[in-house]
Amino acid sequence: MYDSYLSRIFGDQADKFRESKVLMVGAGGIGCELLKDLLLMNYGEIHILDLDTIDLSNLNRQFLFRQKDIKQSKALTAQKAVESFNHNSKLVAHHGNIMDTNMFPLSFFKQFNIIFNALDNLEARFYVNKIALFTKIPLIESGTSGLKGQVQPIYPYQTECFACIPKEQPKSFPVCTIRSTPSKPIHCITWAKNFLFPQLFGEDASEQDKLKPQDVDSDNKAEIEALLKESNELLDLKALVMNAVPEDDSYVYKIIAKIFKDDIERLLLIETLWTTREKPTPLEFEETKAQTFDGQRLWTAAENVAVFVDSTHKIAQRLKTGPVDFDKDDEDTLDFVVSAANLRSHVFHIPLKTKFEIKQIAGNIIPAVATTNAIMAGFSALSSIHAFYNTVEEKVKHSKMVYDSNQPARFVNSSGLAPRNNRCPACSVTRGIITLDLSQLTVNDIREAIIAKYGYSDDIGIADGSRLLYDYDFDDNLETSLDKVCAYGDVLFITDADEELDSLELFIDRGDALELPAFTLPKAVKNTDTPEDEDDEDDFALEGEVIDLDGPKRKAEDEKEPAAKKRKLDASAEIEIVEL
Ligand SMILES: Nc1ncnc2c1ncn2[C@@H]1O[C@H](COP(=O)(O)OP(=O)(O)OP(=O)(O)O)[C@@H](O)[C@H]1O
Ligand SMILES: [Zn+2]
Repeated sequence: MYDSYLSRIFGDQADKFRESKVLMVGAGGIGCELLKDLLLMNYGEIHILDLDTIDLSNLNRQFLFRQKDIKQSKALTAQKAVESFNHNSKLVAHHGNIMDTNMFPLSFFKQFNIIFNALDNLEARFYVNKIALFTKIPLIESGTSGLKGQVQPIYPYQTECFACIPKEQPKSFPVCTIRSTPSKPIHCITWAKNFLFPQLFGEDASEQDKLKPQDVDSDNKAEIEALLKESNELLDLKALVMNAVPEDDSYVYKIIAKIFKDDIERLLLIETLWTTREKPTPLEFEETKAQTFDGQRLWTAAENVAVFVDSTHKIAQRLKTGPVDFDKDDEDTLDFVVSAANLRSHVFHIPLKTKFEIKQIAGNIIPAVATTNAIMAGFSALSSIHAFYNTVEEKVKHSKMVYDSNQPARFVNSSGLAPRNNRCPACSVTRGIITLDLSQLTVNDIREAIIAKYGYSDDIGIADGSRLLYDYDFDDNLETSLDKVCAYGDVLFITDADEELDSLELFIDRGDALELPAFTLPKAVKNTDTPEDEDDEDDFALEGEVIDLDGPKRKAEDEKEPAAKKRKLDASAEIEIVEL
C-alpha cells in the first residue's frame, strides 16, 4: 500500500531506492530528521554514522532522543528509536569518527550509492567531500544556521564540490587590539577566553611558553616590552593558581591587581598608543566576598570582581584533579570569562555585557531551529532522487541547490548546480585509488611503478600529505618499507619536477597486490596567474566556522542569479587572534 504511494510520487525511481544502500554522516539536528525521511523513501539499507553521544541540549530538536538516552551513542540510539517505525529498510549504526580510516577505510564507502552529510563542522565535510571525489559517489551536503539552511547535491567532477568555493575564514582580530587596545566588547571577551583563560589555567604553561620578542609582531618597541613583561609575569601568577589552597583566595586579588591595574599602568606609559584613543583607567577595587549574581542583568565593576574571585578560586581547586577548558556550559569557566571580559571593558571604557549575552558570544551560539533542520533534511532526501537518472547529464540537469533566506517573499530558493571550478584544490586534481600492501613494498617500488604507469620522467616528488617521502634531492627513504612512512587512508601526492605531466593524488587503500588506477595523465597546466584563493581544502584547521559558500568572492556568472547569492551552512564563528 505504502509502496504504491511512493510509486505515485516518485514513479519508477521508487524501486531504485529499495535496491540502494546509503550512508548518513551525522545523527544530530539534521540527521534525526533525515533518517526518518530516508526511511519513508524506503531506502534498502541505511547506515547511520555519528561519533558523539547524546547531550541534554540536543533533546529540544533531535527528536529521536529522550532524557533516558543522554550519554548514549547517537548513531545506535537513532537506529533503535526508528526500529519501531513501520519501515522496510535494513539499518546499520556506526559509532565512530568518519575520518577514522581504520574504522572506515575507503572500501567501507564504496558500498554506498549515495552519501548524505548532516554534519556540523568543516573538517569532516571536507573529508567526506574528498572521499566522494575519490569514489565518485554522489554526495548530498546539507547544513543549517538558525533560520538559514542549504542543501547542495554534489556529483563529483561534474558539479561544484564542497571545496570549489572558498570558505569564509573565522573572524579574527589583530593581536595588538586584543592585548593592548581593545575597543569593543568582543575584543575583551576574546582576550578573556582565548588569552587570559589558557594563560592562567592552561595545561603546560612553563618557561618555554614565555613570550619572546619575535612572537610579538609590532613595530612599537615599548609596546613589545610591555607585552613581554605582562605575559611573563602572568606565568608567575599561574604558579599562584596552581598552589592555591581552598581556605585562602587572597592570591586572586594579586591577579586582579596585576592584570587590571599594573598592566594597564604600564600600557599608559606608552604615549603613542593613546594619541588617537581614549586612555584606559586602571581598576580601583576593594576586596569583597566571592560570589555570583543573576546572569540576566549587568553586573557592576565590584560585582564582577566578586565573580572573578569566586570563579578563579573554584577553577584553581578543580585544576588539582585535571585540566579545565573553557566551556560555555561550565558555570565556573563562563563566570570567569564574563567577569574578566567585563572588568577589562570597564577599564577601557567599553560597554559591559550580561552573562547571558557573553555566553552567546563566547560560546559561538546560533540557536538551531528545528524547523529549518526539518526543511533542509526534507530537501536533502528529495534531492537524492536525481541520483537515479541514467546519465550524468540528466542527474546534473535535474538537480538543484536549495537554500532558504529569511525574506518572506521567497523563503525557499533553488538554483541549478554550477559546474566544477577548474581551480578547485579538491576537484581540479587528478585523483585515484591505489591498492597495495604497505608492508610488502618500499618507497622505491612505488616510485618506479608510478613512473612506469603514467610516463613521468625520473624526477618526481612523492609526499604523504605534507611530508616529503622522496624527491630528486632527498632519496634517504628509497629503501624504507612503506608501512614505516605511510598508513592506509593517507593520500600520496605526486608531482612532476619537469612540469610536463599533471600532479596526481593517490588514496592508499589496503589490498594484496599493487594496483594503480588506469588513466592517462593530462599535461601539466602551466598556471602563471596568481590563484584567486589559496585556501587549501587540506587545511583542516578551521573549527566552528562561518561558511559563506559564495560570498563576495563569487564571480560574474552568479551575478545574473541573485537567488544564488546567499548560501550559508553553519555560522558558529570561532574567533581567532591573528598577528598583523
Ligand atoms: N567527524 C565526525 N564523524 C562523525 N560524526 C560527526 C563528525 N563531526 C560531527 N559529527 C556529528 O554530526 C552531528 C551534527 O549535528 P548537529 O549540527 O545537530 O550538532 P550537535 O553536536 O548535535 O548539536 P550542538 O552542536 O548544537 O550541540 C553531531 O551529532 C556530531 O556528533
Ligand atoms: Zn571542487
